Amino acid sequence: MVILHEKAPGLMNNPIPVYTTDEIRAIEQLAFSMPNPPGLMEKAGLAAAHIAKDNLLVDGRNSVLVMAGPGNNGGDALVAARYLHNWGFQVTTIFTGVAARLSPDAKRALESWLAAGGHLHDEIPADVQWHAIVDGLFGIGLNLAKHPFDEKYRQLIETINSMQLPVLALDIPSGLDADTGTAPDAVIKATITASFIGLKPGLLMHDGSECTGKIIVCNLDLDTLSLITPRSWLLDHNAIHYCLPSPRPANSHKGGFGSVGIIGGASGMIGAARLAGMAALKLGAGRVYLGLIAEAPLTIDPTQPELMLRPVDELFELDHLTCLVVGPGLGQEITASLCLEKALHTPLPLVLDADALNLIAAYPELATALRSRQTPTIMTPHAAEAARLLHTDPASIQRDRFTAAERLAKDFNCALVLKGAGSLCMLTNGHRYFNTSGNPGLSSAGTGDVLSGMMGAFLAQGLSSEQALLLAVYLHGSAADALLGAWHGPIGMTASEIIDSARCLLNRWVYGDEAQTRYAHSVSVY
Ligand SMILES: NC(=O)C1=CN([C@@H]2O[C@H](COP(=O)(O)OP(=O)(O)OC[C@H]3O[C@@H](n4cnc5c(N)ncnc54)[C@H](OP(=O)(O)O)[C@@H]3O)[C@@H](O)[C@H]2O)[C@@H](O)CC1
Ligand SMILES: Nc1ncnc2c1ncn2[C@@H]1O[C@H](COP(=O)(O)OP(=O)(O)O)[C@@H](O)[C@H]1O
Ligand SMILES: [K+]
Repeated sequence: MVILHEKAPGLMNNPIPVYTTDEIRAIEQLAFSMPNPPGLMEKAGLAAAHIAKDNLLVDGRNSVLVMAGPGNNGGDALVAARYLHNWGFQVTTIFTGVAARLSPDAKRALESWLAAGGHLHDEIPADVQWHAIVDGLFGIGLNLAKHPFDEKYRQLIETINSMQLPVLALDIPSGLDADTGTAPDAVIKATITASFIGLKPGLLMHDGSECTGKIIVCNLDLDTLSLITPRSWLLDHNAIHYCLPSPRPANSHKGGFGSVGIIGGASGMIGAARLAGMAALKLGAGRVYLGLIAEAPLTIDPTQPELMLRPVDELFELDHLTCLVVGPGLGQEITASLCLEKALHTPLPLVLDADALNLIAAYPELATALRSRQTPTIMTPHAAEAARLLHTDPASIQRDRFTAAERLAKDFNCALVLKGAGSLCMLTNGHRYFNTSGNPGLSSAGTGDVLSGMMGAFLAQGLSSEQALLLAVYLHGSAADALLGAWHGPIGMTASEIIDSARCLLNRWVYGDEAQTRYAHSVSVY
């Protein structure tokens, strides 16, 4: 996913806000109540026309099919059609609405289109070829719960997709829900999405990741940050800047980088704890202890001897642990739940993953212990674990990941990442971050264990739970993206490879080009 900003210099190097439909509507109201209200539809249509001209209608491609729907998204399309027509392109416009029911802005757009010499068609003409399509059927006003698509819209969308032409979606690909990213029926597969005013959550998660193409944010000259305080942000390189650990002082020792305890590794699942341990080690923890549930644990890990393997009870006797990661390969036997209970009662920051979450879902007393913790906890559920915690099914979680993440954070008094394509991070202050990194190479066993180990490493190095959460989620996905870039995936990418790739990236991010020279002694004799 590539996200570009048009004319938004103020946002560079700062986190990029993401707005729900309600927030976009609130911004719109505030803009309309300004002394000289900006003509937002005119600006949206003009921005869209520029994007079509500069990206799709190039190299002699000069004809465009514009789809204008029944609402203001259709109004934007009619404005874009007018500009493209005035600039000399051949424009065919399909209008699916009823003129008498248009908003005043959209009505004006329609009249201006007709006054400029444009025509309106009811259906896509059969005998014409185009070079590109502008999709202005539906934007944030699509309401499939209220009225599902009738056959006309389903067929229009399927026809557009089957034409194999580049498509510019206005605001959001038609058929996609702007808040949840779900597309329960037909949905436009866009090449570019011009997202007006700001990013929408639905563009960034669930089906959204499949159908937006490149996203270009057009802020329509609005300084949105001065109008409302956003609660949602894009998790990209801008956002993790303040989460990076500082360069290490030359005069450092392992005690300065914390000690992670990892509790998991029941019989048959030792690998999960081991992966979390290796991730904690290679992302910079000073010491890593594995407290294994398995009855006859190994005493040493021959391929990673730096990991200190202990029977799980001994882990609780260590007095210098900085944080605990509970869950990788934990299982759900009685020893596992007793260990989890002990962990929940320690004053250490916790990362809870996998079976730790399943146990909390199953035993109300563990959930109560979690809710009453005074030190930070991070949870890392995927949709199925989230469903168990909220006593629902994974499909319901996926239908509204946003609400699910919010409920989990509130119900369990935790920061969390709801994992999956477009991972969603919830902080305890109510702020949400939409991850932009990662790819299907991560869909293999063990990558979640690596993520929890990375969080442990960052907590151990002194980052706050929020910083550890955001940095780990973004870095984990970026590590997979770097592997993909080198053809080590997406097919066959392994969790162990993510660890090494993440280590490489983290060092580059923290040190830039300076790592090799920073600690070199420069002594000369004069
Ligand atoms: N907000 C702003 O500041 C700005 C907004 N702008 C633009 O406006 C867009 C939002 O416009 P919008 O509110 O008119 O909604 P829109 O997406 O056109 O759809 C509503 C229409 O679709 C209909 N409809 C819905 N579901 C349907 C279904 N399943 N099947 C059939 N019909 C269905 C619905 O009918 P109703 O539910 O009213 O019966 C109504 O007629 C926004 O995305 C952006 O592009 C820009 O101009 C810049 C400033
Ligand atoms: N298609 C995908 N795109 C981006 N990230 C993904 C995708 N599939 C999986 N992931 C990420 O991979 C990790 C998988 O975690 P999890 O399901 O707990 O795996 P495991 O339990 O096998 O370790 C999560 O961080 C998730 O967000
Ligand atoms: K659209």
